[in-house]
Amino acid sequence: MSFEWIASHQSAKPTTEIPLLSSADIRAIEASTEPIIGQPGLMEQAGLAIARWVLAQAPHAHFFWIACGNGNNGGDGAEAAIHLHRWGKTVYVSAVKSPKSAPADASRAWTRLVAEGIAVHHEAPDSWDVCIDALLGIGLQRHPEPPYAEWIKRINQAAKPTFAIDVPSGLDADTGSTFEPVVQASATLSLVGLKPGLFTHQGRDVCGDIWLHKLGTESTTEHIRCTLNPTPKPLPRPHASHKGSFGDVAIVGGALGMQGAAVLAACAALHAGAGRVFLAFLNSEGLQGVGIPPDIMLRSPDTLPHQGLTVVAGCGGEHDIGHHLPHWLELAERLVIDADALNAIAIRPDLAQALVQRRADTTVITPHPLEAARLLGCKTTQIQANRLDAAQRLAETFQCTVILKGSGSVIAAPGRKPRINPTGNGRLAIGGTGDVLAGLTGTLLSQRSTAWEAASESCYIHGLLADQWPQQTTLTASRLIEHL
Ligand SMILES: NC(=O)C1=CN([C@@H]2O[C@H](COP(=O)(O)OP(=O)(O)OC[C@H]3O[C@@H](n4cnc5c(N)ncnc54)[C@H](O)[C@@H]3O)[C@@H](O)[C@H]2O)[C@@H](O)CC1
Ligand SMILES: [K+]
Repeated sequence: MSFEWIASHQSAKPTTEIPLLSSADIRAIEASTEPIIGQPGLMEQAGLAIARWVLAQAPHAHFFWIACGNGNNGGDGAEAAIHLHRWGKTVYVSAVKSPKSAPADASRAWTRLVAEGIAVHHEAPDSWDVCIDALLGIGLQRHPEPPYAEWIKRINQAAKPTFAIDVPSGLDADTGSTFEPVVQASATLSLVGLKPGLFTHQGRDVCGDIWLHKLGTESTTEHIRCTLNPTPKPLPRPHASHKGSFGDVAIVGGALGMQGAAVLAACAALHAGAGRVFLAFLNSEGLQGVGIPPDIMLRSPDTLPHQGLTVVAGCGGEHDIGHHLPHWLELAERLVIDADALNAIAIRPDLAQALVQRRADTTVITPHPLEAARLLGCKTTQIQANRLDAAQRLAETFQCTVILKGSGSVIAAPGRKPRINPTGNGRLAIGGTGDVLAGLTGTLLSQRSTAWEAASESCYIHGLLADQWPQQTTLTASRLIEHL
């Protein structure tokens, strides 16, 4: 039996490429796990794991409220209660309905619980030290109904340590969307496998620390929905190298009044270690006061070299970027497309077609959810409702590598299983950080063999900077660059 700590609200542990499993994947694994006669079944193992885990988190707690739903998530709670009771803790077990209406595995758990002499209540206790949330797991289908909703509100109002089994009740395990009200957990123990919804959209805000216990099961490749973006390996910088060895990156953007965005992207490219950085403003009026380091070479968009160039297009580009896009979509060896360049593609089929014609492993698009919605001709809420699907649809529709930004950025490319980035936090939700990501991605794209590697690495590093940011210091885009 082993527990694995995966992430907290503010940081994730360095990871190898950890698989994330959909609810359907989990059910397939459960179904293929042969019961061994005389050995505890998965739910019994889950109960013991949960009880040990909760006790390790709250060793001095005495009174445990175990709030159980009507399905197998509730069965897990019942199994955990048996162990805590045997270890001398006071357990107050609440069941939403009669245990008789539970599915088979959970029914057996309830029978064992009653045989232990543990009472089953149908209401919440007045107070408790610790709550175990066993209300709803991967079977969640809709907004929690009474009494689920009332109990979830009680749990959140009490603000006591709350440990969620599998997922916080109210969180969609596959998408990270929440059905309000949702349990605000101190920590979540994911069983069998980690689920995508824990890491993207609203997942990270409601899970607390994320732990995994596989219960002795193993996932195979066909079970994997996506993976956690792994910690990148540093690229060696050989002694015998020159500025041409580390890529030429050109930022094309900065329309009137928006030059700062292009400067941020150029500085990010520079600090990320590009061999040479060019900055081509779409409009260079009123540049006084915009600090441009002397390391950056200023060019007009028409005088940029072509050969070996990685172009980052869009940062602060407004409508003007649309005039330059046909050229770069056709000629840039490698291309990062951000912000206004994406908006131009969303409204011009000729540009969309030119994007499709490019090789997917030379091109990265970096939309936030609103830009993604414009590209796919839908609403932002539809993008957020299933970020994995949306990122995959963008990759397939435009035949390119995608970074769908937001909490738990999703990296997708045609024919690949997407990755969810585990680094980053709400401090990145300010103006300019997207330009930094675009510039950083440009440099990595100029140095790595594929757009997939560049996009994955870029997301990871960008998020890690925010995770390591000192609590008392304000994070700004320009300060972020200095830490690259
Ligand atoms: N069967 C097994 O062997 C195992 C099951 N496991 C547990 O089982 C869970 C999945 O169990 P289930 O498939 O029974 O699903 P859940 O226990 O998550 O929920 C299903 C029940 O909740 C009801 N429901 C769904 N949404 C609702 C809502 N919004 N308001 C009110 N009621 C709602 C459904 O009608 C159903 O009765 C996992 O999350 C995990 O905790 C794990 O212990 C691993 C082993
Ligand atoms: K739960």
